[in-house]
Amino acid sequence: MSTGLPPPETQEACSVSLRQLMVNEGLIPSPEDDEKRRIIILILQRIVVRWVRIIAWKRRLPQHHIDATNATIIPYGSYGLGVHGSDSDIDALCIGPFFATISEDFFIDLRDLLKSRTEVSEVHCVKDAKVPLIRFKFDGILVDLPYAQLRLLSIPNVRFSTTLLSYIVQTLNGFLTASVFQNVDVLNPFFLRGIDETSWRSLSGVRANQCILQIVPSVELFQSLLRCVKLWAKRRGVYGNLNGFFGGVHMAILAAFVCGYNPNATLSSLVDSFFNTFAYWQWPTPVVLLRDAYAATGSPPGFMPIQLPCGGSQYCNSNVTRSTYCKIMSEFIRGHHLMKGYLKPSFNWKSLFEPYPYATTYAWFVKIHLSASNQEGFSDWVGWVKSRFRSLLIKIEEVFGLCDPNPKEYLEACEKQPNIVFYWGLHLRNINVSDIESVEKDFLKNVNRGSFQGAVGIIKLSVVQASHLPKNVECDRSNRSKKVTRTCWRIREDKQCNNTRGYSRHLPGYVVGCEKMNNREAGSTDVKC
Ligand SMILES: Nc1ncnc2c1ncn2[C@@H]1O[C@H](COP(=O)(O)OP(=O)(O)OP(=O)(O)O)[C@@H](O)[C@H]1O
Ligand SMILES: [Mg+2]
Ligand SMILES: [Mg+2]
Repeated sequence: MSTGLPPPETQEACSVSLRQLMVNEGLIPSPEDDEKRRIIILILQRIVVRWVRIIAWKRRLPQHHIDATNATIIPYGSYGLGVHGSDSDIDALCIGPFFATISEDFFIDLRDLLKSRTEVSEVHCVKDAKVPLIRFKFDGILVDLPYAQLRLLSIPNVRFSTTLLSYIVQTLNGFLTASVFQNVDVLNPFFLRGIDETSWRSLSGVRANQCILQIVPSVELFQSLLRCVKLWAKRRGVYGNLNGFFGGVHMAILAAFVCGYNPNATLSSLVDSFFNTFAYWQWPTPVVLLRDAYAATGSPPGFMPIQLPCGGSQYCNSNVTRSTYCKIMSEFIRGHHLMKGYLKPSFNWKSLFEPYPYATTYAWFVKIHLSASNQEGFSDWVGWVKSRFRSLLIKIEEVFGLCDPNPKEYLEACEKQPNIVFYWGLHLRNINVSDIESVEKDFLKNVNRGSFQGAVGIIKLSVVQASHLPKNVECDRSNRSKKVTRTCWRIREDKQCNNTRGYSRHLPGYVVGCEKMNNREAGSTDVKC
């Protein structure tokens, strides 16, 4: 009797060709790259141990406490999940003892220690973010280093595991209970009692990773699925939290959700399930990995709420707006339609990952031109401006209707001064070009309102036709200034291009409010918004 399911060998063959595509696209980092990252973590581990011993000495702790004290580094983010690409940053949480404070010891002493290393460059303290961190480049790889302070004296090395084999909690100033534990998890709630709010938030990324890896039936399949859907999101222009799309953490939770419900699936059927699940998802019903945690939460925030699986009732920060909701949904539905034919011999995975055709989709674009007289501090300022993109997007929606904030950044190569240009697609065919003036005024007001303290550049908004789009959508290295910005997501399309990722210096704010959308017609690739 037929089960209605395709034979497993067909699924397998399909998965093999998808894996081949992943290799061809360079999604799997080379062993050299992996080794480099491993060594960076080990060196960081040594640096933070040295740092806390210096601090203990400065605080005049007894010698045996100085000898016993410790700090550790736990990788998280895409690197912690084992899904990083060669252009990914390293997200690494520094966990330190009770006497090493974030304001003074972490942001001053540890920063100076990092700065003194020859491998380290471009050190920035991001203090005003929800998860404050030190951001720097180590041997050319970007590192995000937040800090969590536990009420412990000694936090042994955990390297690539969050499970500790042993560690020591010692009595000090009557603050802690003397005991020796075996096989303890540093994320055990017992040890997290009494920690401050910032440390708790900083730990949430590590806890989320730990939870995801425990939930998924096969870590390998989860990793492959996540790599695939991240490539899809980047190619289709729906990756990047600052522009109102999904970030790595959102994609990881969606992928883990699909894996959890399909324990015996192959990679190709997981991709199919991914699109099938989210093309029909009744947002704003939240995506929740841990049911118990969901039961405890209030009404979920935003258009596409995704709960962080880290205990409590935290949601991922999201900048999704009405426009980006529509774009993401239409891409889910497109993916779902394409995947209907994935077992046919004519199916080619490349169609799923086809770059989004901005120039032929939209007649008009808002051009956002950012420039400064010199490179010094330019990337920081661009990061600041980008952290305000959500407000710009909402204003554009008000004035011009739906907008597609293409996360790609372009370069005006003929200009001498450092610059970055964005082209955001407008849905309207007939527009009043001069309406952009009120949008620009509003945006400038918003950007100037904040607490940015560095050198500011120039923002110019205009509306241009598709024919004005740069022919070569990616950066031309020969024309680029040497110091590239670290302020945005750069989507790799041109293999000739050096894959430099940029980031915002400031984490975006939460979505304010929640607007219910019309139910979409799943049979159509157009979303009615
Ligand atoms: N919007 C957010 N809401 C909640 N946590 C976030 C958010 N953005 C980032 N984080 C936390 O920081 C970690 C690292 O984020 P990052 O932006 O580097 O993405 P990533 O998942 O590592 O993907 P990528 O490979 O693109 O770097 C995430 O895994 C998550 O724990
Ligand atoms: Mg990362
Ligand atoms: Mg990061």
